[in-house]
Amino acid sequence: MLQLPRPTQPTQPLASIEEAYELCRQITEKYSKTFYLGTLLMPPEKRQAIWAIYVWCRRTDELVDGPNAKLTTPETLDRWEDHLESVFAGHPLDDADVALVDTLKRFPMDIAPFRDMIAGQRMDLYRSRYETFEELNLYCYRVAGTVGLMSSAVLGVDERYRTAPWEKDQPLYIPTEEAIALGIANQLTNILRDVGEDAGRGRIYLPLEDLKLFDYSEEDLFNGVIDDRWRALMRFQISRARKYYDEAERGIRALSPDSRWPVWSALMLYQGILDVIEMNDYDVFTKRAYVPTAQKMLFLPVAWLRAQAL
Ligand SMILES: CC(C)=CCC/C(C)=C/CC/C(C)=C/CC/C(C)=C/[C@@H]1[C@@H](COP(=O)(O)OP(=O)(O)O)[C@]1(C)CC/C=C(\C)CC/C=C(\C)CCC=C(C)C
Ligand SMILES: Nc1ncnc2c1ncn2[C@@H]1O[C@H](COP(=O)(O)OP(=O)(O)OP(=O)(O)O)[C@@H](O)[C@H]1O
Ligand SMILES: [Mn+2]
Repeated sequence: MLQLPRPTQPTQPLASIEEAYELCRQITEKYSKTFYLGTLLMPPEKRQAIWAIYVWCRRTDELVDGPNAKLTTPETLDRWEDHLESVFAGHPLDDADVALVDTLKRFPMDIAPFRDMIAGQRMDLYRSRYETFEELNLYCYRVAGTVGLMSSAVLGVDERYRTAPWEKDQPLYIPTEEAIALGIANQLTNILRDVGEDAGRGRIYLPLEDLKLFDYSEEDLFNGVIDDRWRALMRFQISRARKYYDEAERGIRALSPDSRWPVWSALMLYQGILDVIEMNDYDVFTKRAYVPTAQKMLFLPVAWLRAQAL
């Protein structure tokens, strides 16, 4: 399913809308236990829409990160952008598109975050280092902050939540920055979890200015050196990621009531990866930090309580 795009007319009859959503469900379940669990806590229409968005994001990511990534060129991404235009014009080119076309009808969305994500994947084609956090932040917005923007259209806002709650004629509060912040927090977490894996591909996402600040060299990183310099550097990165989670948390109360539990859950589960990295004494070279399934389940009632109370 995660093949290169075909920006032509479909040659075979496409799946029905139900079949297309079932395909998206299966792909989401297979690729992400965390987000899939979050979607199971949503009402059916929102859940299906998030699966459709997930699959588009996953396909985009696979072009530069998947098994066939070596075949991907800037032209491949140009064609994927044409494919996107076709979907936004209401013309699905393959089975997964059928679900996204339906989702866009139910939850109208701006194409900009989709284009921005492709721009983020383009960065992966020509960059393997980030000098400053500002540069990394732009990358994180493009590949992950955009997911927050896409999802927001589906999650919806609380009709009663206004910029000044005591003023009835105040505009509704739309937590755009907080949605982007959750995407960035997730991406920073992902980067910390995958330091070793990325180093194996010659990639460093940690800002080089931070490496210098802690007197830790690229060579140290490629050798997987874990010492006090590394621990201090990782503590710094983790605390930065947590600030983005804090910002995101403040936006959840403005979401539709039926979206708060799934988002709190996804947030807590993904943030949990940072705690595991700490428990692993910052060894992200030989261990993969993940939240065990039993612990994931324990997070759910806590997330539910937060969704009611906050
Ligand atoms: C429950 C819910 C609403 C989930 C949204 C699910 C969704 C549509 C996810 C798309 C994820 C995806 C495939 C993105 C492509 C780029 C990429 C890979 C980004 C990284 C995701 C990590 O996935 P994983 O650990 O499986 O990575 P590996 O490839 O296995 O290494 C990211 C870290 C980014 C994910 C970003 C989000 C899910 C955005 C979250 C923000 C919101 C849901 C907005 C909430 C609103 C407020 C107001 C807080
Ligand atoms: N709950 C788990 N139990 C055992 N191994 C796990 C678990 N979660 C992740 N892993 C390990 O990590 C690999 C997948 O990593 P990843 O973190 O992408 O998991 P995931 O289930 O997709 O969750 P996420 O939604 O956080 O990405 C698995 O192949 C496995 O080795
Ligand atoms: Mn995953």
